[in-house]
Parts: sequence; C-alpha cells; structure tokens
Amino acid sequence: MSEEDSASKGPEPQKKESNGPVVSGRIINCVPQLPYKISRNDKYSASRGDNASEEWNMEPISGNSALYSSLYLLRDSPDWEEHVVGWTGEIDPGNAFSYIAPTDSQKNTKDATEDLKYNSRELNEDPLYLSMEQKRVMAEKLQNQEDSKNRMTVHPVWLLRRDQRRWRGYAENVVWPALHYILNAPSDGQKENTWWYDYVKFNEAYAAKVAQIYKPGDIIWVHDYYLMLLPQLLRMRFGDAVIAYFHHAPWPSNEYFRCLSKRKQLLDGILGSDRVCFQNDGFARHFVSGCKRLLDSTSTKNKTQNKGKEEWLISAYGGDVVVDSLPTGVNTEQILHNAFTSDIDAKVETIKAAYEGKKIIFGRDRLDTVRGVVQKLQAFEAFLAMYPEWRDKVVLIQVSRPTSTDNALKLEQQVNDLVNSINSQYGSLNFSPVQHYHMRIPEDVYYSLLRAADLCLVTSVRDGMNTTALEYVTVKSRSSKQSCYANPLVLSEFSGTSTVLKGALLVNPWDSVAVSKAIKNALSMTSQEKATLEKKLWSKVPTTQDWNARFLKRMVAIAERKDSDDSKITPALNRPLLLRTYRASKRRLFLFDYDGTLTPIVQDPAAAIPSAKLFKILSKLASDPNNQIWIISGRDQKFLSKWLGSRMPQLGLSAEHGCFMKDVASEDWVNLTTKVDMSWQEKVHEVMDQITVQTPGSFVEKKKVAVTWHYRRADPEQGEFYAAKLKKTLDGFAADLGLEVMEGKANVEVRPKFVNKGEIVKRLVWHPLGEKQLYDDDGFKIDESVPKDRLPEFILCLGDDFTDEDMFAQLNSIESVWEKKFPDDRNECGHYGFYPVTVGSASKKTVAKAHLTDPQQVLDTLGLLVGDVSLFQSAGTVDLDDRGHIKDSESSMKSEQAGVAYNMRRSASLKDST
Ligand SMILES: O=P(O)(O)OC[C@H]1O[C@H](O[C@H]2O[C@H](CO)[C@@H](O)[C@H](O)[C@H]2O)[C@H](O)[C@@H](O)[C@@H]1O
Ligand SMILES: [Mg+2]
Repeated sequence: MSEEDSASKGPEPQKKESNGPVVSGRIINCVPQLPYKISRNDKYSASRGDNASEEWNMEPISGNSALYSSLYLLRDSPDWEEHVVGWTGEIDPGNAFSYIAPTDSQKNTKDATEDLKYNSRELNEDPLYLSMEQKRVMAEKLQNQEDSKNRMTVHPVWLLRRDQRRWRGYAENVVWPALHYILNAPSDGQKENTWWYDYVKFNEAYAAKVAQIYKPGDIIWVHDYYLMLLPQLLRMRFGDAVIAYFHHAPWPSNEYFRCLSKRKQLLDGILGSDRVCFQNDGFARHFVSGCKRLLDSTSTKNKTQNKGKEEWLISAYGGDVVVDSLPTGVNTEQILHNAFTSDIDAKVETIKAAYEGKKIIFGRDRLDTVRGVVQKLQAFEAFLAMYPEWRDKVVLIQVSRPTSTDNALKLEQQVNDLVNSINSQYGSLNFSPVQHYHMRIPEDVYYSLLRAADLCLVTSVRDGMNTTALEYVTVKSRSSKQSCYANPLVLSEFSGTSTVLKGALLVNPWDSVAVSKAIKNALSMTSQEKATLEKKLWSKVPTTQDWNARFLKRMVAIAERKDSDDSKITPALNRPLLLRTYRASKRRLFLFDYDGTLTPIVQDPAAAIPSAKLFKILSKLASDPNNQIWIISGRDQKFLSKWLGSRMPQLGLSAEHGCFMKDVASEDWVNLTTKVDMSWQEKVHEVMDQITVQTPGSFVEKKKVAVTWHYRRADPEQGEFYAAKLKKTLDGFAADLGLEVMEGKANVEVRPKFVNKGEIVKRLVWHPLGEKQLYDDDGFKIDESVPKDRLPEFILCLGDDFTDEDMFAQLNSIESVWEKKFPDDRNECGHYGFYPVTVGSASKKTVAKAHLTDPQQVLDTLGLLVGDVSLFQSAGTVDLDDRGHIKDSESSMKSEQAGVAYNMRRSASLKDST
C-alpha cells in the first residue's frame, strides 16, 4: 500500500510494546479562537431563577472553515480523542451586564489557570468578571454545542478584560501585515510593545491550559500565527512532548519577515515544535531561509517516500525540526451534501431567473487589502471596457465580508467608489453590472451563488489557502438540473491555492488587462473545455479528511522517531524559574563564555569589545557579594585583561580555553601549561601559514599557547573548504603531540588537549564559593570532599560554541555525582541550581539543558536577574504581573500599592456619597 493509500484511511496510533504508548491516541488542538461567538442573553436573570445555561448565546462563526472542519472531523474519528484549547473570542457582555466586583471568597476560589486579575481599575480597565460558576456553565454549554460522542473536549481559554480586542493586537496589526508583504508605517514602537506584551500573555494562557490536560504521548497541534510562541512555551515545560505547528497564512520572503522587531523571538517560539508545516513548499522555503539567516540555523533537504516530496530538517537548538508543507483542504463530502438540496435547487433557479440571459461571475472575499477586491473590480471594469459585446450579458456578484481592521473604512470607500463608477458607466436604470454585498451571507445563500455562477473570480494578492476556490471547484464537480456543471475558475497566482489548483486559469491580479482577457476566455469556453478543466481541478482539491490523516500519520512517525533515538530539541531557558532559583540561593557562580555569548560575533576579532550595557549589567551582578563571575574564553590574557580585568578586577578570568587563569579580585595570572612542551607551535604555525596563503582574507591569531586560524573574511565556500583541509592535516599529527583541534565559528583552533574549558569549570564548581583558589605546580587543586553547604547552589553557565560543550558536559557530570552524593540537598525546585545554557541556534548537537537565542537575549536575562529589565523582553520567559511589571519587582510592588491606594480612595468616596 502506498503512503497515499494508507494516509486516506487515517493513521493508527501506535502502541509501544514495552515502555508504554508512543502516542496516547489523544490530540490537543490549540486554535486561536473557539468557533463560536459568545454573547450574554440580555433577558436572562438569575434572580428570576432562569436556567443558568440560558445566560449565554453561542453562534457559530464563519471563516477559518478549513481549520474548523478539521476539528469536527477529528471529533468524529474513532481513532483519536480530541481536546480543543481555544480562546473564547470577545465575549459580548450584553446590555444587562454590569461589573460585579468579586467577593474575597470568589477571588480565593478563582480558577487556578485564570491569569488575569481584578485589580486594574486604576487603568480604567474593569475586567469582564466571570465567577467560576459562570465559567463552568459557559464551558459546559460550549461542550454541548458539539455532538461530540465524548471524543472531543472543549477547553476555553479565559482572557477577560473590558478591551477584549487587545488580545488580537500584535497578531493582527504586526504579524499579519508582515506575513502578507505589508510593511507598517514607522512608529515609536510604544503601541507595538503593548501589543507584544498581550501577545505573550495570550500564548502563556494557552500554555497554562495545555499544561493542565497534557499527558505524555499526546500530540499537541498548534495552529497559526496567533500562537507562534506556544510551541516553545510548551517545550520549556514538556521536553519530550510531540508538538506540531501548522501555519495557515502565507509565510513571506525573509526580506519582509526580518522587518519585525521580534523576529527572532517569533522564530524561536515556533522552533519549540518537532514539525513546522505550511500550505506549500514556497512558504516552507521562506521559513527555512529566515531561520538560516536570522538564527544561524543549518538545514538539510530530504526527499520523502511520499512521491518524492521534499522536506527540510532544520538544526536548531540541538535538535532537528521537520519543516514541510501540506495544503489544508475542505470537507468535500459535507459541501456536496449541503449544497445539493431541493431548497438550494430552488434558490439557484431564482438567481438564474433574476439574471436571465446574463453570465454570473461570483466572488466572495474578506474585505481586507490582500483579498484583491479592488483589483477584481478594476479588472471587471477593464473587461467591460475592452469587450463591449459583453456589457449587458454579464453580472459580477461580489460578496465582501466586513472586517474591523484599521483601514477597513478607507477600503470600503474605495470599493464603493469603484462599484458606483462601473455601474454608472456600464449600467442602466434596470441593471447594475456589479452587485456588491458588503455582508456575511448564510451558508445556503453562499452555496446557491456558487452553484449558480458561470465563473468564480479569485484575485487575492496574498493568501495562504483560498477555500472559496476549493469549494467552488467542489460544487462544480456535480451536475444537476440547473446545469451549472464544470464552470471555470479564474485564480490569482498569488493565492496559496494556485500551487494546488495548478490547472486553473491563473492570473496576475495586478495586471487588470490580463485578468480581463482571462474572464473573456473563461466565459467563452465550450462545455467540453470546461469539463476537461474541471476534471483536472477536481482531482486536485485537497480534502480535510486527507489533510487530517496525512498530518497525523507524519506526527505518529515523528513521535516514533523521537522515541527510538534521543534526538531532542533544547528548550528555551525558563527565565521565571531561573529568577526564582537565583533569588532563593546565596552561593551563586556565573560561568560565561565571551565571544558570541556576551558580545555578538563580528568580522574583526579586535572589534568584539564589551558594550556599555554589558558592563552595567556585569557590575550590578558583581556588586552582590553572593555572586562570583568568571569569563571563560578562548581569547588571550592580553585581550581579557585589557577589556574586562582592568575595568572589573572582581571578575575571574580564564584565557585560551583554559590555559591560563586569574582568580577573582586578583591580578595574577596562573599558567596551567608550564609543563607542556611548546615545540608543537612551530609546526602548527607553519601549516596554518600555508593555508592562509591559499585562502585570501584568512589570517592566523597567534596567542601565547593556542593558535587560531580565522576565515570569516574569506570567501565562505573557499573558507569552509580550506578549514576542512586544515583540520584534516592537523588531525594527522595532533593526537601524537597531545593536541586538540577544534572547529569554532569561522575558525580552526589548536591547544594542548589536557586543558579545556570543562576542566576549569570542574575546578570552580568543586570549590568553596568565595574562597581563594589554591594551586601548586600541578595547577589548581580539586577537592571533592568540600561540604555541600560551601559549594555553589546556583550555577549559570553560558556559551555559544563547540568548545563550550566541555563546560556543559562537565556540569552535567557533576550534577549526576551530586545526585548520588547529596540526594537530600536539592533546592525547592528539586534540583541543584545547574543551568548549562547554549546561546544561539547551533548546528551542532548540544548537551546544554536550555538555550537563549543570542547575546541580546543573554543580556536581557542577566538584566532580569539584577532587576534591570522593566518590561517583558522576550518570548515566554519572564513572569509579569497584570500591569506588565516583572512579578515581585520593585516596580510591580509600587504599582500594586497604587492600586490598593486607589481602591481605598474609591471606597471612601462611595461611603461619603451614601
Ligand atoms: O571562547 P570565546 O570567548 O567564545 O572565544 C572564541 C574565539 O573567539 C574569537 O573569534 C570569534 O569571534 C570573532 C569576533 O566576533 C570573530 O570574528 C571570529 O570569526 C570568531 O571565530 C577570537 O578571535 C578567538 O581567539 C577565540 O578563541
Ligand atoms: Mg564563544
């Protein structure tokens, strides 16, 4: 059986024989919004003893049909138990609703997942308060909307503030435009910061909800750009979870995506997934290119067994993330069932009769700038101008769904002007060639129009998947009395759908003359031509059933692969937890690599000097007597003394990957390689000098002991080629001379094997924190009998490169020793405060336990520890209070006090007025 055949039958969740199930058979579907509009029934009154469930009305919402039909089909699948996690959308509180302050007992019994508090009245933001009971009733009613056969459970995400639209701000005003190739006007960024804060909270609310229901073996399926941070937030909590992210919208060229100020955080958020999937290969390719350029990820392209379809493996944060494409579909069975009823037959006949003698062109779009309604009207105008013989013989019925975007009014005006212009030029008292309906239409009217249409015109300038086009082709596949079979589709080549319906009459919506010619050709096709075209298109319409089956089949395979090898994605550093451990500990040791960790990588090594911000943060950190900071670098003593030691003598320094050490608050360097024969240097210099001659732009950095050949400024391909050649030559004699050859960032380094950064870490950790380092001719002493209460209880180790892996490995191994040696001395979080953290998206596998994306995030994290970061800087890593201050920080307390003072003033004035 081919993968195609088996996919359509649906994947069977595999049970693992010995160690329990690989997948549990449960799917947790995280959708940006539940498919209902919830409003409070104004006539409801609890005091009259009305049934509590009558308090809320729930209307199905339109749009997102591909996603919602997928949810409903999974609900009915016998193979899966489905859990849907989604925001309630803006709850309409109705006229009768007024703010009822929660009582103390209500506050105390508040739903544990509820992350929004009540105390923001001084910001004039009365929350839409719902008691636990009201939420329970509403959740039950949402659940009962589904004839779920108990296979689907709805988990509402409550985000209750008076201004509920705020939760859409970042996704709709910042991300959506970039995804659709729209650049926002420059601004001071203030609004964007507020939206970003809400976006993070939105994603965190989902993470909290998923955490309540997640069980090992569940497949977590995250949908679309409102939830880009969720995969990483979940990865931080559940390292082994099987997580997929499906992106329904287009993914733009990196030239657009990189304009987003939070571009790295967004990519980082998505890369918490095991699989990232797009509507087509073009979008996937753009994403991969963005990860390579912005995160320094590497990728490989593989051919799958599925008809040679390609997929990418991105190496990010120590694990491989699958990137591929699978177009969403429509529920063709359901559409054909619903669109061919006697009621709709009658409606089709009525429409046909109303436009007797005329061809009907149909379009349905959201009225936003990318759906191309303006382009469509311009093309239709051109058509009437170019082909006068068609003027009285064609009508365009355009249904435009209203939106509430910022420029909706402007667009509406533009569309109205165009409609009026066409109708006044080419219409008469009896007939208007454009019938424009700016409204949502019910499903039966929609199907009637699809069926009655002689042509469907889709001119979007960007979209992920246009379901109207798919639904039109579906409806046209069936003949009926009303003889509307096989009528053609004119489709924009900029729609994601064009990669699926390749045989459609494809047009460039920006070329109104070409679209007008396509309209003429389509309307002039013979029945035979139409039937041939329809046959071709119909065979390509993806079905939701197939989409679900294929998507999950691949996820089961990914789960099995994960289970069988130890490939893992290194999660983002959980910064709230880090902060908590930091605050709870006294003996703290910081082990920092320098280049690529505390300072960004630059072309010229001499230019990589510490920033003022770095000094400020390091000084604050070092001013706490409980903190001891070491910089463990490949740099030489001269560089480290000049740029760091001379300005901050309280730092400990280690140079040349562990060859030299300078204790904290001391000026003396200790050479750990005094007993090493250095004659090898001559040979290494000679080999490197030769390679330098062959590689223009490269150079050798000769340090006291280590030697580094740099090729960052050489031609990249040539540089890599000669680096490999050099490594091979050096490896040929390195072992015999007791040397290690290391590949770093655009460099190849050599140093004696017995010193490395890991050895330094070992000496620093097995040492009573705060005491002077002791050493003799053999170097520093390691004393594993130091009592636990003198050893460090918080160790943050940061590094970006291959050589830093020695530090991480050393920490991991000491941690295992401590587990045996000090089983009862864990901290309140159940560990020993070890944080080995890699920086950047390394192409290498890492043994670090967490990652930060870049030196900027490193500074944000250190800033967080010293209380320097006042607002949320990065994805899902800092815990904030309701007003956006870091929890328990000084500013948070001040703001809290202001709230209390306000409440006291308010109750005093209420008392006065009674
Ligand atoms: O252990 P580190 O502190 O990370 O030092 C490793 C090497 O860093 C330097 O080279 C790297 O950074 C340069 C400046 O950004 C960059 O131009 C170069 O391509 C990188 O390889 C330094 O020059 C070496 O001596 C260090 O060993
Ligand atoms: Mg480094």
